[in-house]
Amino acid sequence: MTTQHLVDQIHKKKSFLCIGLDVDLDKIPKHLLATEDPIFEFNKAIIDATHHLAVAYKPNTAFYEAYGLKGWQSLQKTIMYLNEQHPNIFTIADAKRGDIGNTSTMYAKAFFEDLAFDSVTVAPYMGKDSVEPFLNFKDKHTIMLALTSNQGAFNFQTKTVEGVELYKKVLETSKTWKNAENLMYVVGATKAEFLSDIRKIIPDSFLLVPGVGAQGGSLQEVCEYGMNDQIGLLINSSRGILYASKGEDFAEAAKVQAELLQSEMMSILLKKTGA
Ligand SMILES: O=c1ccn([C@@H]2O[C@H](COP(=O)(O)O)[C@@H](O)[C@H]2O)c(=O)[nH]1
Repeated sequence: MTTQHLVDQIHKKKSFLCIGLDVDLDKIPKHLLATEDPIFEFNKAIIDATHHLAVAYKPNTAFYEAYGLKGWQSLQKTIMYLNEQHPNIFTIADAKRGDIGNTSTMYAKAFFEDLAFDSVTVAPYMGKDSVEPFLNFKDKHTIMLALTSNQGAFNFQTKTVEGVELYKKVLETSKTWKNAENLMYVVGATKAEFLSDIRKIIPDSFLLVPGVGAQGGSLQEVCEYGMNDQIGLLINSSRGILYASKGEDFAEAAKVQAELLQSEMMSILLKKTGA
């Protein structure tokens, strides 16, 4: 999917909501455990109930890898379902990959060609040659960790290296890489106070922003400091939507939570664009 297509979807749906599909078998309703593929059945019900409210879905691959081959098959069925039923929805494999060049090329093929995701998250720690193989894929997006939502972000990302905070160096340097127009960045909602500085370095890039809901980040603050002319934000919520109810009404309860976020987004968009 092109960036323009994503922007068009945001305006059409009046939403920049990304729903995280982090399926934990200990948290899903018990009646689903009797089905052939509980993870897929859960995802399908969530997608069916919320697809009109979201522009993106983000399965975190850890939640599938943890269940071995069966989990990977559930991931494959989920992405196929999204691509076939909802081709206008942006898909993110939250896999946080990155390795030496030839290995990164294989990761990129796995997520962009075999699974046909629109984007994948990568870690910047191994540098340019570990990220560029992902950037070679046309109309695919590489979402690089910049300033993460967790407390550990302060261990390295905000430390000063050669006079600049490391996360700023990551942003500045990555802008010079080949096909850098295919880059997006992860910035945690819990780090909203850093967004003005981040926007000075990457005014036009899309940001994937996890950390609202369960981690306590504020949607209003993220929008105030992080929104650009193209909106430029995908706000993720996973647990806050998926596990709103543990009962048979889980999909309806997820829809209610997604509606709350989408209606807040709609008012923010209305204020910004007047449309
Ligand atoms: O900085 C980061 C990067 C990734 N994540 C991931 O996003 C979701 C957040 O889930 P919630 O349940 O809404 O807290 C999850 O998959 C994380 O691994 C992040 O939280 N922060």
